[in-house]
Amino acid sequence: MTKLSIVVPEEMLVPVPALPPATSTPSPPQPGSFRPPRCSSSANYKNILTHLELHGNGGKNSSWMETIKASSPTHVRSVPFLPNAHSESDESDWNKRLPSALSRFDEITTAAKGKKIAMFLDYDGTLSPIVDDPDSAFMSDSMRLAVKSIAKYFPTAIVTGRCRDKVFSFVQLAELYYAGSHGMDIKGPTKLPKHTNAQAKAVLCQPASAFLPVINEAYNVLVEKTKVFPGAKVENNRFCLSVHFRCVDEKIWNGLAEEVRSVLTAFPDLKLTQGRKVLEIRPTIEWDKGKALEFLLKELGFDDSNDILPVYIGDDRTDEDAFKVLRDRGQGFGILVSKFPKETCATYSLKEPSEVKEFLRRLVEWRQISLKAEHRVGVKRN
Ligand SMILES: O=P(O)(O)OC[C@H]1O[C@H](O[C@H]2O[C@H](CO)[C@@H](O)[C@H](O)[C@H]2O)[C@H](O)[C@@H](O)[C@@H]1O
Repeated sequence: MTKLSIVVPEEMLVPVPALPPATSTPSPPQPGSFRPPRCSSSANYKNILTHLELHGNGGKNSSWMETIKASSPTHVRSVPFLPNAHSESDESDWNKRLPSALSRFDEITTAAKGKKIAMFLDYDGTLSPIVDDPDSAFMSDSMRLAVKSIAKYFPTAIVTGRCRDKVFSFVQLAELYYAGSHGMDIKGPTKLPKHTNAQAKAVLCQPASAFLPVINEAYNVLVEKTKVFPGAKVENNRFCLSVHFRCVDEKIWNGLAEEVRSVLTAFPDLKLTQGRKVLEIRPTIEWDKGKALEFLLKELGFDDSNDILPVYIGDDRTDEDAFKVLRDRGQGFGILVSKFPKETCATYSLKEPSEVKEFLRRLVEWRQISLKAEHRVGVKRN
C-alpha cells in the first residue's frame, strides 16, 4: 500500500463549531446585491470538509483548536489509517499529482500557443510571504518588477481577500486590475497597458455594496470584543473583515473563535469562514474569487472565447474557487502555491513566492522570444 502523508493547511480547517458551513442557504439577497449566474464555491468547500472528515480531522470529536494546532503549514501530519507517513515517495507522488509549473513550463507555453494569456494573482502567500503582521506583508521590489513585466504582455489582475486600496498600496502598479475583498471590489487599471481597450478601464464591480453598513457595524463590535485577546487583530477589508489569530496564544484561540461566533449571531447577513490563521467574515452573497475571475474574463472580452488561456496563481482555500472555475471551463490552469500536499483543483504547483517570481519571469522571457520570432516571420513575408 502506498504510504501517504498529508499536511492539513491552515486554510483547510473546519469552520468554527456551530457555524453554518459555506454550504448553508444564504440569506435573501439584499437590495442592490448582485446575484451571479453560477456559483461553484460551496461545492469545493464541501469537498474540503469531506476530505477532512474522511481523514479524521473534521470529526465531531476533534475540537476546532486541536485541528488548528495540527495545521501549521510546516507540520507534516500522517493520515491516521496510513501510519509512518512521510517519505521521499510521498513527495514524488505529490509531484506527480500536482507537477511543478516550472518543471512543466514547456507544457504550459505549448498550451498558450495561438492564445492570449490572462494572468490572475493572489497576494498573501503568493506575491508576498506570510508574515506575522498583516500590515507588513510587503512585496519585494524584484517581485513588483516581475509583475510589472508580466502586465506589459498580458492582462493581469490581483485577486485578494484584502481591501483593494490596501493591496494597491503594497503592489503599486496602476496597470493592473484589482479584485479586493475576495473579489467583491473590482476595479480596472488606472494606467492603460497596451493590450487593454478603453472599455476595460472603466470596470467597477461591487456586488456587496449594500452590506457596507452592516460590515462596519460588525467591525466596530469585533474590535471592542476582541480587545481582551492579546495579539488578536481585526482588519477591515471593506466588504469583508479578518480576525487574525496568528499572534494569539493558542490557549485562547478557542475563546476568541467563540467570541467572534457569538458576535456574529447578531449579524445574520454575514458568514464566517477560515483562512490562514484568520477568521474571515463576509456577506452571505454567492460571490467569491471564482466569480471575480469569471467577471474579469467577461470584462476582458474573453467570456466565450477559446483564444484565451487564463492562469490563476494562489495559495489559499479561497483561491480554490477560482481553480475550480478554470477546471470546469476546461480552460487555462490553476497553480497552487504550496510546499505540501493539499486537496486542490489546481493543475500545477509552485512551492513559494520566489518560485512564483521565477515563473513570471520565464513567462515574460518566453513571450519576448515568441514576439521576436513572430516579428521575423512578418518581416520575411513582407
Ligand atoms: O487572498 P489573499 O491575498 O491571500 O488574502 C487572504 C488574507 O491575507 C492576509 O492574511 C494572511 O497574510 C498575513 C500576512 O502575511 C498573515 O499575517 C495572516 O495570518 C494570513 O491569514 C490578510 O491580512 C487578510 O485580511 C486576508 O483575508
